[in-house]
Amino acid sequence: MDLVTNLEDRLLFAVPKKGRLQQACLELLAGSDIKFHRHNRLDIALVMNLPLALIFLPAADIPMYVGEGRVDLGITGRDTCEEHEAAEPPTENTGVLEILDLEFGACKLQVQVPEKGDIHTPEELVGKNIVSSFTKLSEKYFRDLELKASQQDGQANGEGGNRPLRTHIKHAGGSVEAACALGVADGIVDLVESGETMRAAGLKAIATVVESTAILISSKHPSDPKLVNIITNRIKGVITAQKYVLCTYNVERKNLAAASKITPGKRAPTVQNLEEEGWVAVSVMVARSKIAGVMDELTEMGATDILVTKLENSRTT
Ligand SMILES: Nc1ncnc2c1ncn2[C@@H]1O[C@H](COP(=O)(O)OP(=O)(O)OP(=O)(O)O)[C@@H](O)[C@H]1O
Ligand SMILES: O=P(O)(O)OC[C@H]1O[C@H](OP(=O)(O)OP(=O)(O)O)[C@H](O)[C@@H]1O
Repeated sequence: MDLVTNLEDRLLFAVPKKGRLQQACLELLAGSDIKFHRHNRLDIALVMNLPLALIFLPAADIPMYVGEGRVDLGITGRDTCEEHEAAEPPTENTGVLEILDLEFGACKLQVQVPEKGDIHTPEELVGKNIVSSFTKLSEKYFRDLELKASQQDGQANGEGGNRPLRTHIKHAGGSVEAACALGVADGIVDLVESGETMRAAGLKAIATVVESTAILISSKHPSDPKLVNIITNRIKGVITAQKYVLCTYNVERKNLAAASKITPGKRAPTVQNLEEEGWVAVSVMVARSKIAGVMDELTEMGATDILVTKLENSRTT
């Protein structure tokens, strides 16, 4: 089958081909009923039930393809989009649009220095050596600091400003945390999630350049905006379903107002009369992260038969 010819008339959707974002992406696609079969070693998969093709690409390259309008939709980290934008400033027709925060893959791009060293602020790194995989964002970050430093020097000397000191930004493709110990860098700009890698390397964070999560992005002029909308709504539905559970319980009608305070729902609880006089059944969405406390409170105020059900999918406002 000639896959490339088959891409015509299909919306192209880039997803990470490996790495930390991939599994959650595949789960989102499955939850959104986007059905595909990926042939071994092939980075293109035709979707069987929608005019859509998935393109599996490195997360860091996705903003480039989407930004240039070669691919219509993509999932990647906000960090990679900002790095791309720092390299290729968006124009009227190029650059990516963030359409949805997917609420996974949270991490921070941080300036880090040796914990036991004598540098404590990012300003002290101006003019020194920095290593990062995010060279464009690092350059932008330090150019701003250089400018501020030169203006302050100028003011102190009663002049218009000195020529800024240049911070040297060098690229490393991985294991960036090794750069200080190996004497290549005075500081690094690297991703921090749990902080374990940073601490193990004897480093500490002194500033945050970007806060990142996985995002759904689109090009400025996608080939099928209606389908972009359908996919966005499906993905939104899956995210909401992951965040909420459905809680049902029975409660005496006289306690309904108190129960509704504990479980107000997204809009309002659904209340139905029970066959037993004076009792009602309530069903309501509750944030998954709060459900244990909510069940404790409901039990305490006399609610019975409290059941919690996982949501498969949702469409809510
Ligand atoms: N602890 C983390 N370290 C790196 N990236 C993370 C982390 N947590 C979340 N991410 C997100 O995952 C994205 C992809 O990173 P990941 O390292 O998995 O990609 P990759 O394609 O395997 O790249 P590489 O081959 O350079 O490691 C990052 O850009 C970032 O948005
Ligand atoms: O805060 P943590 O939870 O420890 O995660 C952060 C680390 O993970 C990433 O590296 P990765 O494992 O992708 O390997 P790499 O150094 O080869 O990029 C990142 O570059 C940090 O080194």
